[in-house]
Amino acid sequence: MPCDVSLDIPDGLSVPELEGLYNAALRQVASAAAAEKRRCGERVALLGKALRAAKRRSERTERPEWSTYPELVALPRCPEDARYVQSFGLDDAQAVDFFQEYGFVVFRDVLDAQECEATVAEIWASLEERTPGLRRQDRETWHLLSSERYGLPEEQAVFTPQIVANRQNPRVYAALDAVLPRMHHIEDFDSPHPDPNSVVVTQDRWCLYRPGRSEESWRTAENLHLDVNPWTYAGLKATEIESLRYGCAGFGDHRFPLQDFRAELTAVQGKEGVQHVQGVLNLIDNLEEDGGTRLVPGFHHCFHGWLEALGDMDQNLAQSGQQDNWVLRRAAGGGSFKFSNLDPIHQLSRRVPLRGGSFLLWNQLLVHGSCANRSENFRIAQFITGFRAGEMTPGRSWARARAVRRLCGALPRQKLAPHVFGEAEEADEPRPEPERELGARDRQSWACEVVLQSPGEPEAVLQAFEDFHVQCRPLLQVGPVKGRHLDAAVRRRRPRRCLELGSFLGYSAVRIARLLDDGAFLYTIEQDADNAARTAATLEHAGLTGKATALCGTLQTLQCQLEGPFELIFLDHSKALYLDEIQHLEALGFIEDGTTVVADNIGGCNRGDCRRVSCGCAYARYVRSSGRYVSEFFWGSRDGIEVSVAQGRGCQATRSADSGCRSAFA
Ligand SMILES: C[S@@+](CC[C@H](N)C(=O)[O-])C[C@H]1O[C@@H](n2cnc3c(N)ncnc32)[C@H](O)[C@@H]1O
Repeated sequence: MPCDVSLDIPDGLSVPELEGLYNAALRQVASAAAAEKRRCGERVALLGKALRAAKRRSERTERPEWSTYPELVALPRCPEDARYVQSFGLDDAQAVDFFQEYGFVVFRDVLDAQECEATVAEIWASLEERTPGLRRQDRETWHLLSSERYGLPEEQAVFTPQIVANRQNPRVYAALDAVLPRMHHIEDFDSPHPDPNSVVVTQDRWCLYRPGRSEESWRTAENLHLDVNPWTYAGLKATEIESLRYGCAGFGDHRFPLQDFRAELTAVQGKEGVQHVQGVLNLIDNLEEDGGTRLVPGFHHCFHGWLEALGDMDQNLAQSGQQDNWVLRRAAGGGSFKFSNLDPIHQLSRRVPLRGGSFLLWNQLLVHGSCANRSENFRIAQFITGFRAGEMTPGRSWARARAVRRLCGALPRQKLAPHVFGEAEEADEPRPEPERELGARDRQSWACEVVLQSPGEPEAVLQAFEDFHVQCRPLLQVGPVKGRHLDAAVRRRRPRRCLELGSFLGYSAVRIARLLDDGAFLYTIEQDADNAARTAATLEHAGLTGKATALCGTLQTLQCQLEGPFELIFLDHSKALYLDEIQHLEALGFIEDGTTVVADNIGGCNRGDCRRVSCGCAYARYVRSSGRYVSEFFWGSRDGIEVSVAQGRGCQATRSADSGCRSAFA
């Protein structure tokens, strides 16, 4: 039968019509002649995209909270240059009125040209240091940067000289001082900061977006969110912000110092007369198309009505449909609230173009997020915000000041340092903990202890694993970058039966199981008995025992207990085994037409012509060229992930399985 290779997908097709075309196209890829395979594959991809969009459209229904959203407003522009949003001088009294009305304000000329340049140079220097081969002046090397993590560095806070100097800059201080209401009636003020109204600045990061006009893959993701748990902010849930101590109190303590600097932003609670703000110190001119901050002006006026319409936090804990918004709970009672890409609030958001050296501040109750860069310019900025010292209890403020002193090391302290960082006495320095040498096994136990202290829900468990990997010790898990491709494969296939080889501590098992429909399940197999037990504990903590079971052994020892075929299989145990294992899975009948096989750690040897088994290249060659799979490869940071969909009869066994026991289960 001749192949339908048209790449024109008609508009307006229904979900069942698109499903029919998609399945037919998948079948055609397997039977297509070599010359047509590529075009058939493109047709599959286009139909898949159209099908996902049609499904999203069919899921849309009206939500009560939509009626609480603010009116759409146009933002006042700068009279001298309408490409920028209106900005204010530091002593302009109208700035605060603007801030009250719109929920944000831009102060101009907060950093001078030299300070901006020095900060940008420092950011590039630290990127060059951590990215072998990267050169700021050489566009050909910019592909080495990643657009994951919104152009942010991996660590949760940065302490380099100019970044730290900006935190003590008198003009940064004045801008924060202008918008933060002053505190009154603080009795018995016991603090390393001189005054309850000292502005304490946050220790945060920077971001760099690459020019994305012609390089779509350089564009960062787009989103809208709130950096608070709305129920905690409104006092409906408790905050533990005053328990933060900004330091590893000891082995097994999950409080990493840098994580607490993040928690102090997201675990705030509204109080009479206190306003919480967030800020972006913009380092180079940032026009509409350059990407960066967008805000929903006026949302702070609607926050409480919106929250009431949302109902209880428990009904907003997970994103079960594409249209759902949801709260991600984080440490100390804090969290963030995520808006789905289908929420009409996106139409109310506005980009805030601003000049280099300007400081954008917004009320933390303003829904905000980021737009991708679609221009030929970079976007580079530092995140700084602040709060009044009188907000902290003595325990938190003394611990915080000590931690900041430790983290800033010998960097110069300027005149405002006592106000913005506090003046902890040397004698108060806690004695440094002796660094304990951790073997791989200790590291795994430690990671699990930490993860089991996170809120017991899948997203928080994943976050805890990721934080541990970045802030404490590296872990052998698929991670968030490649994990997103694994998620996409699960969402696309909607499998009923899944199998994973190589559970480690359960990170990827949680990733897969959290996306499974009711009645679907995952078997995750791990040869190491301790790791298998840890995976079981992780799954239990994440509330996923109804969807996933951890088994100890290997495919060969456990195949008699498994009932295939599987619709999704994740290979993440040993690259050298992948080729043998996929052929064994085929022989067992565990792979059928449409089974998605995902394999991690492919391509790390970086040799296009490699055929070796040991680095997974022989496996990659097999799924790409045997004709049994339609296969796609995605890069992570060091290596990549291969997603292969089995095609028609071609995927069935060419050799017979040696189990001898499977017939009892088939
Ligand atoms: C890279 S880690 C798995 C990471 C995990 N999938 C994640 O992303 O969180 C590899 C794991 O496979 C296990 N392993 C190695 N060979 C195996 C085999 N033949 N069968 C099952 N597990 C195996 C190792 O003990 C190790 O825990």
